[in-house]
Amino acid sequence: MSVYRYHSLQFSPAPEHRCAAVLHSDVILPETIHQSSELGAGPSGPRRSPSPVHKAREAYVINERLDDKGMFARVWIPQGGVILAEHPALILPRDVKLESLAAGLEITGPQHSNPYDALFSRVDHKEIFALKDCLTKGVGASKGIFHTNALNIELEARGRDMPELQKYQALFLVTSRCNHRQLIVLLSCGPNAVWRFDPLTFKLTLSAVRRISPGEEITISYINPFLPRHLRRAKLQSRWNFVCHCNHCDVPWTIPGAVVQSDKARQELCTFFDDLPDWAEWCAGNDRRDLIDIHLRAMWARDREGLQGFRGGNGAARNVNFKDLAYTKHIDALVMCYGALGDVEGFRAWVAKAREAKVAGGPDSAAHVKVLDMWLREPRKFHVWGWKTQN
Ligand SMILES: C[S@@+](CC[C@H](N)C(=O)[O-])C[C@H]1O[C@@H](n2cnc3c(N)ncnc32)[C@H](O)[C@@H]1O
Repeated sequence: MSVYRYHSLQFSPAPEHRCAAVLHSDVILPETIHQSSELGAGPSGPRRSPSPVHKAREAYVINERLDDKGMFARVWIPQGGVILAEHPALILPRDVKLESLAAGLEITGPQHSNPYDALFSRVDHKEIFALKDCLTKGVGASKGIFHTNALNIELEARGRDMPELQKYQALFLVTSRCNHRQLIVLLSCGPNAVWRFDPLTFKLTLSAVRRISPGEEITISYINPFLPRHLRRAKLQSRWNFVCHCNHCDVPWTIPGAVVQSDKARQELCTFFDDLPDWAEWCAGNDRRDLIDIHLRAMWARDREGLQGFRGGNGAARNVNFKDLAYTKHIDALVMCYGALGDVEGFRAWVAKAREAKVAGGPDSAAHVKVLDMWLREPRKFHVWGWKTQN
């Protein structure tokens, strides 16, 4: 177990963004993780141009929800809009008991009877001890807090030929306040937000997968939402101690077959992008399935199941390193299809939707938006314009 070591990451320039981590020795870490403008040092920090996370800082508020805390929207958040971006406060290897590593950890400073306390004490965030602990049904015990709130992430490690991914769990102080289900509208095994972690910037981004209205609770899925209902419920109950009563789980028994139908739809969506007809084959006329109809049906199914954010396939629920949300993949595919058909009206309609999604995603997409604007003005400049009609 000596391969594990204690790592303290010092974020720059804001020292309050410290992160304690127990990492495999081959994990590739940036020496210093610079604050991006989105996570800047606040009002006294360097002047920045407005960023989506400036808006996002006002986009949510953490409020009590009965005796639980939850994250609520303060403003309209567009589909694809960034709600927040944050660095982790604590990272531990997944599937390994921290207690069994304690002897190998080089933890300096005051001694603690359990390694979770030792790591928590290095984080320097008061908020960490105020997080929910569902193991002891309260607040304050470090192991329970980690168990309740940690999210699964992957970090790159040096492999023989190329970087491999190592599995970790990470604690994020703000995103931890997201519940699995809204109190009033009862949506959640179809959540309205999805998070992704980028190991290169060491940053989690929380984005809206549907338009979120002011006052609406912002929810994320705690489990793989493609699982059938009985497994989703069992996992939520065993790890987080609650029974999910969301509208996708509490389907009235008066609707025969509804659960079977929902489970089947989720299973199909999970493998959707793996089983898709090849676009070039479709263009060449070798695959006669209607690619446009296939995407439209999947989008309807996603809306029905509330799975607009999850791509499925390898890494189904994690969305860990996926840059695009599922619904934007469909939109991009429909742009390609209508462009290949040389259908000006259909093409412009889907390019406009793609543009909306990119704009909502923030200024990183500025170059992409420029290209989309050009296609809106001059569809024939699309690189594969009319390809299908030539076959
Ligand atoms: C990551 S925390 C979420 C924030 C938490 N409500 C708080 O006060 O900090 C996870 C805990 O929130 C509660 N929770 C989240 N979603 C829930 C739901 N759909 N039904 C009941 N409890 C839920 C459970 O106690 C769960 O263990």
